[in-house]
Amino acid sequence: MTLRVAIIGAGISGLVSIKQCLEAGVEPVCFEASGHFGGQWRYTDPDPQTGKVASSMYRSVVINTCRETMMLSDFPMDPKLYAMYPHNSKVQAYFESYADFFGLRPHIRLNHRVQKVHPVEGGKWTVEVESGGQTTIDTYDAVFVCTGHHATPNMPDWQDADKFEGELMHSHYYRDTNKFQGKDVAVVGVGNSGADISSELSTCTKSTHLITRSGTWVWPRYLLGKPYEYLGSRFMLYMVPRFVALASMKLALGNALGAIPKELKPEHNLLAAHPTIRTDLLERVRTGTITPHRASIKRFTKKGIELTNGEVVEPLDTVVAATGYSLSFPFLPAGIVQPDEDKPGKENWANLYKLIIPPGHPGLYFIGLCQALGALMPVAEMQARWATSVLKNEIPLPSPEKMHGSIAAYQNDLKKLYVKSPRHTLQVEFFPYLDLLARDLGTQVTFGRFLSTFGIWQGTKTARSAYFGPPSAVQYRLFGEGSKPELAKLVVQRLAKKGDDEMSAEEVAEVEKYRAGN
Ligand SMILES: NC(=O)C1=CN([C@@H]2O[C@H](COP(=O)(O)OP(=O)(O)OC[C@H]3O[C@@H](n4cnc5c(N)ncnc54)[C@H](OP(=O)(O)O)[C@@H]3O)[C@@H](O)[C@H]2O)C=CC1
Repeated sequence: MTLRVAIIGAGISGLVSIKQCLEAGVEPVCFEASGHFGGQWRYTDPDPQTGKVASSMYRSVVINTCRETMMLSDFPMDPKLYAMYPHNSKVQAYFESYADFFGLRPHIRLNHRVQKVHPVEGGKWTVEVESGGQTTIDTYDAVFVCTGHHATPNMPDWQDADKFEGELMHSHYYRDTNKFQGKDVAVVGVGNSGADISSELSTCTKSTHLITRSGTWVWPRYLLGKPYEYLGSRFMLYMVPRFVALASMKLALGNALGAIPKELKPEHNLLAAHPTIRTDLLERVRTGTITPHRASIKRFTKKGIELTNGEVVEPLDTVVAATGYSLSFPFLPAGIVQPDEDKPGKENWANLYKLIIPPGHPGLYFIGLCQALGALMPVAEMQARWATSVLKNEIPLPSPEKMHGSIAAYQNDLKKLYVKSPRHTLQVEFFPYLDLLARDLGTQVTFGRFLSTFGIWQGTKTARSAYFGPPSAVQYRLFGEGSKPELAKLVVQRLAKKGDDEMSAEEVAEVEKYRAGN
């Protein structure tokens, strides 16, 4: 009997899950609460009545992971259609063409909100769904949770916030600069939201203040003439000692951007915190259009804020809390993802084996619940490949005890590698994490496989491209289960050549070969 999977959410994690289910001969039913697919990447204006917004996307967002790193493994982004760092509307356009190419739309039920998910006997799950005022309940062999972790704003409980006469808003609700022209604004937090929003506001406000308690390393999108991701090649990662790689990156950053202003200068090492990518942030500070402050908010005043370093920032019309997001799975029984969710400081830890499976709850999978150094899309795609293989018993799982051990080891590593913060509880590095899953799937990259698959000349050429070229998920279509070796070889070689070459006619023909059903 065909296995049936309920997929919750039709963002990119949901889309890749539908595709993987179809390829694995599993029947997917994808529920999407909003009237559109694309998840966070689909820009929406606020609801005129409620002011609610479906995604955190502001109008100007340009993705901060390059085309080569964000594209899915068997659907190359054509440089003729997509800039190296595409605008959010183009990212959404890519998702739509992916959905059309692989025939995913018929499997998505829009305006269907999952209310409850419950385990039942035999390892199955019931899913209660509301749509148009009607509630239906159905049973599935498995559930893929694809709702991500950037939907529930983390709004700190600041002292005297209620006394502030201006507006306090979370970056989740920020759309564009319109209502901020000529105003005095403070942005709190210097993650990618804070960096983007403060930089663009500073072009039109009377004053823009940027408040940060930890500072940050700032990356430009291009470094040494190439997208910064090229520094994350297999060669740099696996063949250059980490301290040498970090020192060269710092040197390259220093040469490109100069010294970081003292208010933003972090105490942590490069890559010990999620990177902030914004080419003009430091320039906005150096030209005086952003005033940085190294402090936390002590309390709000009627007219502004008092900081922990004694500064008082007044007057302010608006404070934008670009303070990130919290995990939330209101449709799941408590304790599945976060057994210690009531304990302070445990908020964002997810007890998931390989960041996918909650031990002791067979049939439940989380796709895209991670924070990738690199792009999330291919990571979610690999998780979906791995999860469907587990579902079909092609990958054996360890006992729940062993899974708990593996989760503890991963979380201990995170504590050693990253600054202790709710921001760094789901962190993965692109190649190491994808290689981990690829080893289970049998799709890992090894030098011997290049030679045995493509022969000495093409094998060596492709291996060189894979090791020195940009990080790209297309490498996981070179060998093993689900491989598309001719397509993958052409793409890997093209990306390593220049990065902005057009797709060759051969490449286009190879893609067409894989159109769903052909
Ligand atoms: N162009 C793009 O592609 C964009 C991508 N994104 C992505 O979206 C995700 C979310 O990013 P973002 O919204 O920036 O959230 P992040 O969690 O990455 O950053 C939150 C920031 O808020 C600070 N902060 C949190 N709590 C407090 C507090 N109580 N007081 C003061 N400061 C606080 C953090 O500081 P500290 O470090 O000290 O904890 C940090 O600087 C990330 O994956 C990001 O990469 C976001 C925007 C644009």
